[in-house]
Amino acid sequence: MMSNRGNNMNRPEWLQQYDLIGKIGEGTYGLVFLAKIKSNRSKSIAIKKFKQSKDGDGVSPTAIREIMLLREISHENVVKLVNVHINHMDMSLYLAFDYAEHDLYEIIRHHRDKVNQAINQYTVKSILWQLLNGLNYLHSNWIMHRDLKPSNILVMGDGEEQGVVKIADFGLARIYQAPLKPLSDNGVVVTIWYRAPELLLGAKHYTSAVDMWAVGCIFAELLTLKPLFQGQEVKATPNPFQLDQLDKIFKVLGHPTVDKWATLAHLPHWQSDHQHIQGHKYDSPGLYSVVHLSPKNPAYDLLSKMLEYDPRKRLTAAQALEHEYFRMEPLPGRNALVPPQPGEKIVNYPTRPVDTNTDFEGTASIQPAQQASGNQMSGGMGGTHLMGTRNVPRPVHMVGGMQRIQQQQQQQQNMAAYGLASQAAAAAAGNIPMQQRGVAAPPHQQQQQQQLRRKDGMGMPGYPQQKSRRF
Ligand SMILES: Nc1ncnc2c1ncn2[C@@H]1O[C@H](COP(=O)(O)OP(=O)(O)OP(=O)(O)O)[C@@H](O)[C@H]1O
Repeated sequence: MMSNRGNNMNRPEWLQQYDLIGKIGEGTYGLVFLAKIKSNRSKSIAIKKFKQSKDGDGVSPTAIREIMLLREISHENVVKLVNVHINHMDMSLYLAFDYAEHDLYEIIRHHRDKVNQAINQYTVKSILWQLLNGLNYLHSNWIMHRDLKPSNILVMGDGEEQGVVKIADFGLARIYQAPLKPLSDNGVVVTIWYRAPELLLGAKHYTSAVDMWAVGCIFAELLTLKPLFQGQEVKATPNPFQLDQLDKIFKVLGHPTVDKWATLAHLPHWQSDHQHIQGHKYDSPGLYSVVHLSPKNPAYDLLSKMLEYDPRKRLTAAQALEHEYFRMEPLPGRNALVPPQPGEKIVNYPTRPVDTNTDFEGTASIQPAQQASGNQMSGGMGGTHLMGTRNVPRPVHMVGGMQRIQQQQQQQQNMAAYGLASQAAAAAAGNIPMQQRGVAAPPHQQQQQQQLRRKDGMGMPGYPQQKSRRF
């Protein structure tokens, strides 16, 4: 174990609450580590360390406001940000999340490369339903993900939450942008395969529909075990025109037209690239032939509505949750990994490999940050200047006042439509600040909730109404 390496006295105080086990991954903006909480060894945490950008600019006030907003987010299908640590010496940032043993990238890879077998229908449907449920919550709270892809859709391993899907990395795009820029020299590829056509065509203003496009791509990948649109990325900064990615999309879905997508004509790359984008005419083989589904299949109907070119016509997460696909057998469930039908084969997915030789770089030389010291899991940052974010002006894509209240009312209606007993729905009713929504139910209520879940055989409240009991 790495926690005893180096001089513990030189370590920042906040780090001493964890046993650092090792590195589990590397993304565009930094490294991800597995750690255990010393006071509760059964609790695993994923600590994301953000590398410093080459300019050495630290965490901006904007980024900090964004992070504080993320700390208020609480939903079963969204990974919980349990703590935030800042090393005040160099303003490097560490975000501690609940740990999930699996992610869709590894699950898909396992089926494709190891067992050579499709993912069973129950698992695909349960993953998709929970993904949409988490996304509906985020969108209802004016948070766009903007970088949804299989590796940041997590699935919980053994334990009470086994098989529960959690969206990770939401909202981080804004933190990265200002001022933690992606590092061009860390060799990590930024995938463009899940990027919506309006973004690829240079839209400056875009909506949560970009996430629904990504969900469509992920749904198709769960069905076929192959990325739907595998374009070659053009590497240049900033925001190069990703022609090959559009080419891959048009080859499957056909050429978009102004008839079907009115605002297409205003998009920068549509206007500027006559030869390749407007000029080239694509024949569409039909999405159904690529995903091997009959056009009459409800799964196909749902998928094609998520992959609608015009973002205004694309299905929203709330609409998708209501789709017929989720009302047909097999019904989606809370434990996506274990089909409730007896006799169904259960796939044992491998646990994450942990590189126990990699420590937080430079951590040993970090001085304890006064404000950050003594952090508790519930207390968070400790830096007084970071608190009280409810009064902070909302970032551009987050609205305030009446619009927000209307949105919350809408959200409440949507959630009620699914019988969602989520904290968010309850909070929306009384316009309770999100921080309070995150407070877990008292133990006796939790017990009652668990009993209820066991009784209905399905798991969490909020899952589609059971027509037939599973057991
Ligand atoms: N809370 C978590 N629990 C367990 N593993 C996680 C957690 N969050 C992220 N990971 C894993 O760590 C790895 C790196 O994640 P990270 O989000 O940094 O990069 P990425 O999603 O692969 O790429 P990018 O940074 O470009 O989005 C991935 O395999 C991801 O599944």
